[in-house]
Amino acid sequence: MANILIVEARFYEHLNDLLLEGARGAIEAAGHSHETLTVPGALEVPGAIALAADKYDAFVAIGVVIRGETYHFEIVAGESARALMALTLDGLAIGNGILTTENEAQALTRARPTEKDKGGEAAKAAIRMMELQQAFAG
Ligand SMILES: Nc1c(NC[C@H](O)[C@H](O)[C@H](O)CO)[nH]c(=O)[nH]c1=O
Ligand SMILES: CC(=O)[C@@H](O)COP(=O)(O)O
Repeated sequence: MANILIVEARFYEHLNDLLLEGARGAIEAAGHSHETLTVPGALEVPGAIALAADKYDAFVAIGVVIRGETYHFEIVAGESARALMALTLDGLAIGNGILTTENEAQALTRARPTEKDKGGEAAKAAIRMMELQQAFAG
């Protein structure tokens, strides 16, 4: 059994709760344990994963970025994804469940476990990457 860290950016509480429900459900269905670490926004998620890198078997990044009026959306959406990918290429097993949407309706559809279940999808991706990491180790 693996211990998986979910790092959630608690920027939109109700949307995060749905993503977390999906992620936790998928991890539990696969027979693994999980803990959750909360950070303020998506930009803090990669740094938190980097700090915890040696303590967990895999990581699920959870959050929601909704486009506003300024270029900030591009920074938060792009830089969080870029940093998560950098950590992935460093060899960490990470599933990216940070939604980047035009509006709340798009985010709701993707967050709900009964619809697109992007939290569950990210958790399954993290578990698959962890399995690959183990398969290629040593
Ligand atoms: N606008 C969104 C943010 N912005 C906050 C940043 O992620 C960060 O916490 C701040 O710049 C301090 O470093 N975060 C989200 O998760 N979602 C957003 O829509
Ligand atoms: C991530 C964003 O774009 C948003 O939350 C910030 O909104 P704004 O660009 O209107 O400041």
